[in-house]
Amino acid sequence: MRLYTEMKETVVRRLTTFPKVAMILGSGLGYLTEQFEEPLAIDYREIPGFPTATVEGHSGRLVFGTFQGLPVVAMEGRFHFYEGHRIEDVSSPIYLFKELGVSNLLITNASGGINRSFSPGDIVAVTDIINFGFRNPLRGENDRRYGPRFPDMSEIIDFAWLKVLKSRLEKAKIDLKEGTYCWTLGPSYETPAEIRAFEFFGADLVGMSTVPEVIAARHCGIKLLVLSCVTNMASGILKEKLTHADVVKTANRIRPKFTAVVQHAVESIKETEQ
Ligand SMILES: O=P(O)(O)O[C@@H]1C[C@H](O)[C@@H](CO)O1
Ligand SMILES: Nc1nc2[nH]cnc2c(=O)[nH]1
Repeated sequence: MRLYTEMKETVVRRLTTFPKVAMILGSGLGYLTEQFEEPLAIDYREIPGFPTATVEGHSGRLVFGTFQGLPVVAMEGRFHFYEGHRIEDVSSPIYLFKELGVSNLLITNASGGINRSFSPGDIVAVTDIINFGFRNPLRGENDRRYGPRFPDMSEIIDFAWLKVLKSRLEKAKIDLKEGTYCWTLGPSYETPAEIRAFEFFGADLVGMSTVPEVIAARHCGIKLLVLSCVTNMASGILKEKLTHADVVKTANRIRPKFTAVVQHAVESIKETEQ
């Protein structure tokens, strides 16, 4: 995968410290990088072979810095299959992170709540996924330097990391729910009949991202945590129509809570290593 080493070389020329933790910031959640100390932003367009972000609420920069005392990198804006990217491009940032020596990846997203005990504004730790996009970023020749041809998917996240996070959040009295995230291709939102079908199949959340990134992270062995912000109830559950503007608005509304949860998630990494 010459492409990833080329990407790495371009990025590394600008870095003084290599990141340990990577974050992918979902729709409307890019504000988190404001918390980084000594930030250094690299536009996606400067990185050879890196796709460009086209969605509102995804600004298209890699931001390096220090967060909670750890060297980090965040994607302000991710790549979705519905934007027209190839499926292997959607997951390419994960392999760049691997090349940079990242050990822990925190994926975030905005999603529609299917589980009726969820409400808009809730934060949910994703503990399993359903690939209803029916695309796999590992299709094609396997590069064994990154991982096996047939990666195990029986535990998608690092449950030890989640355990520490849950105990910290319990002490801080911050609510964290858990659930299964179902990927649809988008960009149209779902019909009520589709949501009823996904509910039947065990989905708690629905969204248009994350699953290709999770598969790539499992493939190359990066420790993973996935946090979803429920920005709306999924189609048909409430009477309201769904708009991306409302998705971004809800993501913004929970800024303080979301920031606190991510702070605790990064702090938790230190504890899992003790
Ligand atoms: O990138 P994420 O998954 O956070 O964004 C969600 C899915 C679509 O891109 C968009 C729809 O409103 O929000
Ligand atoms: N597919 C999908 N993605 C979302 N992202 C935020 N809300 C939703 C939703 O209801 N459906």
